[in-house]
Formats: sequence, structure tokens, C-alpha cells
Amino acid sequence: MQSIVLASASPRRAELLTQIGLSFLVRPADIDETPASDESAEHYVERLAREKALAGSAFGPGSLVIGADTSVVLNGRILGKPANADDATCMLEELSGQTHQVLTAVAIACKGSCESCLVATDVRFRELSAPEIEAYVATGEPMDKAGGYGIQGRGGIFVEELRGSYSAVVGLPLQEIATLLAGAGYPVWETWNSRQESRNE
Ligand SMILES: Cc1cn([C@H]2C[C@H](O)[C@@H](COP(=O)(O)OP(=O)(O)OP(=O)(O)O)O2)c(=O)[nH]c1=O
Repeated sequence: MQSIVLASASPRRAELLTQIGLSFLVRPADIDETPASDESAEHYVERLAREKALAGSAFGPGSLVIGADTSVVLNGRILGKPANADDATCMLEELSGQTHQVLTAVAIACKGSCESCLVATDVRFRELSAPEIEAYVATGEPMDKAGGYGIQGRGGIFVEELRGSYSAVVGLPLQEIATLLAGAGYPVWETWNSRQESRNE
């Protein structure tokens, strides 16, 4: 079977791929993440996922290269990763008591072609108090995460309701990535069988 390259520096994405039993190399892609003028959030997120996958192809020609991007969108505005603690505080104040969208796109590049999909998940936060936001920001958890929170971490206590894909919020939609991999001739479950066979040998 072909090898897989994860073109991402996100430890969450690596953990999610490991969770579904994949072996892969990690080769983060360094791309310009500035939104184009008048670019919709949906277009931006999918474009970045594709650019990361295609940039990662340089490290693994002949491999299946996975790129992804996650952004939080509140009232049409893209919230990326906070620039500093004050920025994280502002984001969390804005998300408090509101429903936002988490957009995650995943792309798989192979031999010059690229397939991608976009997953939108609605997340509702309860009202957050100022001391709670301050304490959360002080943990450092918001700093490398879109929207300034991690649903899989302490930030999980803010989430009142989620409609969509939990794994997409964490950084990689598992059902969709397995479908893309199967379309590229790499059904995830077949790797489980081959490992089982090698264990039995
Ligand atoms: C909303 C949310 C985001 N995140 C993370 C997922 C992504 O790692 C990050 C969004 O930033 P991204 O720019 O999508 O990813 P990244 O910079 O971490 O890694 P790379 O570009 O190399 O792939 O936010 C969580 O871990 N939990 C959450 O609940």
C-alpha cells in the first residue's frame, strides 16, 4: 500500500489519524495562511487544506498527502488562532453564549491531483464568566487553536451543544477522511487487516 504523509504540525491531527489505526510520516507544510480579499470562509478553509496537501507532496512524491485546515466562524467572521492572550480573551468573550461554526477542510493530494471536502459543525457555548475566561487563557490551552479553545481539552466545559462532527472540530473529520482515502484506493480498514496478519505471522 502507498505511504501516507500528514502535512500538518497539529498534534491533534496526528492523534486522530493514529486513533483510526493509520501509520504515517509527519511533514508540516509551511504556507501563507492570509485570507484573500473577499474570500468566503468556506473557500478559505478548503483552499488552505488543498495548499497544505499539495505543498506536502514535495516531501512524499508518490505518497498520499493529507492537508487540513480548521477555522472558527462567528457571524461570517473567521477566527483563526489567537495572536496573544488578549486576542484569546476577546475571542472567548465573543463566543460566550453564542453559536459558531467550525469549518474543517481535509484534502488528499496524490500524484499531482487533489481531492478535498469541507465539513461544517455548529457549536453552541454557554455564557462564560470573565474570571473563567481569564483562568482558561492562563492555562495556555487557547493559544494554538482556532477560536481560542479546544473542545477536547478544558474548553470542553464551555460546549452546550454540538451539531456535526466532533472529530472535525478537533481538527480532522474521521468519516470524511476515511471516505477520501478509500476513493484514493486506500480503505482504512484494509490496513487493520494487514497489521493483524503481520501480528499473526
Ligand atoms: C476549534 C478547535 C480547534 N483546534 C485546533 C485544530 C488545529 O490544530 C487548530 C487550527 O489551526 P490550523 O491552522 O487548522 O492547524 P495548525 O496550525 O494547528 O496545523 P497545520 O496548519 O500545520 O495543519 O485548532 C482544536 O484542537 N480544538 C478545537 O476545539
